[in-house]
Amino acid sequence: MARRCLYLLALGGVLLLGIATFSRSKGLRRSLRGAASRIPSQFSEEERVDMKRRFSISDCLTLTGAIQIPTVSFTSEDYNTTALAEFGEYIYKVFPTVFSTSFIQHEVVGGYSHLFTVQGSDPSLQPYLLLAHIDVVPAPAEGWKVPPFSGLEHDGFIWGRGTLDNKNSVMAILQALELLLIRDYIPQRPFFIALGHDEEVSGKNGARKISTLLQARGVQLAFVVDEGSFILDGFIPNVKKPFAQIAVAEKGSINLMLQVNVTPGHSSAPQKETSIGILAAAVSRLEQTPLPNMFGDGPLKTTLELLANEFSFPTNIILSNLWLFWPFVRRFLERNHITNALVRTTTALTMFNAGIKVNVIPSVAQAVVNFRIHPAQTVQEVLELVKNIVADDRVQLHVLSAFDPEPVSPSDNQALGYQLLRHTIHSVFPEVSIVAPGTCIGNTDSRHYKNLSNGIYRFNPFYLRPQDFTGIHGLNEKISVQAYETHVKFIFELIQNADTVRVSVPHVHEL
Ligand SMILES: CCCCCCCC/C=C\CCCCCCCC(=O)N[C@@H](CCSC)C(=O)O
Ligand SMILES: [Zn+2]
Ligand SMILES: [Zn+2]
Repeated sequence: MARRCLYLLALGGVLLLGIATFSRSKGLRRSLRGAASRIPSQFSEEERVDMKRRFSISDCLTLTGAIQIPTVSFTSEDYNTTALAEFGEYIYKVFPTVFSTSFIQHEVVGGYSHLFTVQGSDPSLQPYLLLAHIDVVPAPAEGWKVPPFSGLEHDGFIWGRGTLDNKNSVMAILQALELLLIRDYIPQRPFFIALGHDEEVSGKNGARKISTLLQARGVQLAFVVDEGSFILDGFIPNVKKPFAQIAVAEKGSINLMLQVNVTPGHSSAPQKETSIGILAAAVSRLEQTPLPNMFGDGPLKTTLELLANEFSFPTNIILSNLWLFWPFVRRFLERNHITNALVRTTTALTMFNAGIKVNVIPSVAQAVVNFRIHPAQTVQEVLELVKNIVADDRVQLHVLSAFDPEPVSPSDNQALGYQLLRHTIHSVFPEVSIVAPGTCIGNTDSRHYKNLSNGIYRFNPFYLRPQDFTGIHGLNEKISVQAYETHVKFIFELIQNADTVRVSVPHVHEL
């Protein structure tokens, strides 16, 4: 009741104040109604300890925290449903205000995914969507310095599977909203929070179902924010300081099975070629024949031009004059495996199976190749190229799954989602002077939402160094306590900025 009164009071205040504006930066303006009620992103010592515990080790008696719940996805049919259900109960327990606020609806979708609808006091504003996923990739304990589901804190870091991908986002979004609600903040712009439970194995039961549900409700989103890029530190040799990359594009993907069948027989008198030999030669040809370097198409060129002045001589001159030096840059980028992933469709041999006994020529040999498709290519174009490289009719090609790259989202002055992220990055990370559009080399749940918005942005608000990247899906994944707190602060600011920052669109009154 008290919350409802507050809501009405705030609504009245908003109507009285009207939409007074002042210029912030090119393309942005801020309404005074929001500026008046801004809540500073400062958290007490107790709140900081609490937010860390909820994320890692909730309390010493039950020894449960978000990282400790093993929400592992193995395949799109096999994931830890017990842990996913436990996670649902866990967030209900640790974010009581989010779950009890009258203007927030919570629904479970696809069994284990969660959709929160935050109504907002101004329904004329177009809603947005914050995305994250609950599931994690498997983490066998071998090679880890601490058990991967321990959530242990050591030397200022919280360790465990999901600390970077992507329970940090799940918990930071809910934590920021909880703290805003405790401070009686009432969002003006409606928004959704969607927490998928099967992102690591396709998103077909989580994100896709939520998207279908929102579409059936007639929802159109101003923008979507998901995981997928970072403040990059040290990925490009010689770049002087970290820069924030908002991924406005996402590569496509093909999982292609290659299969060779021959008549089985006794290994003492083999034919000249076996199923294994034929298949091995085919996959080797694929690995040895990289698909074309597409530098120049896609957002990478813009990123490099924006970064040009961050390099010392002569790289700064080279990047400022790509019209002249692009053949050199194009070759330079393919030398490193991460920048190589930005300039071409990559070819990764991920599975190889053949043979049943040491003295039997196997009748069948199978391999799976995972291609990540450059934004300027399509599934069909890649398959055509692959057929020509394999060039052997004995090798059958079976597409297991495939999707084209995602459309490139706008990053101009009128792109609300991009500008909001840029603005929030500058305020939370004042030391980061460059924000540039880029490409996500992995795949995210956001691809299931392209029917609802053309502004899809992938950005995690923390620094990522190449050594941190090895922890994502790898060993010893960890996040610093300070980075997690900053993540919460970022979402706390972003939600408020979505209420106050507007982009100026000529002849359009509201976004
Ligand atoms: C000039 C700029 C340099 C850019 C360097 C790029 C560094 C990128 C670093 C990390 C990218 C990580 C991407 C994280 C998101 C990936 C999420 C994920 O793992 N998804 C799964 C989904 C499987 S379901 C099809 C995946 O396999 O992609
Ligand atoms: Zn992820
Ligand atoms: Zn992942």
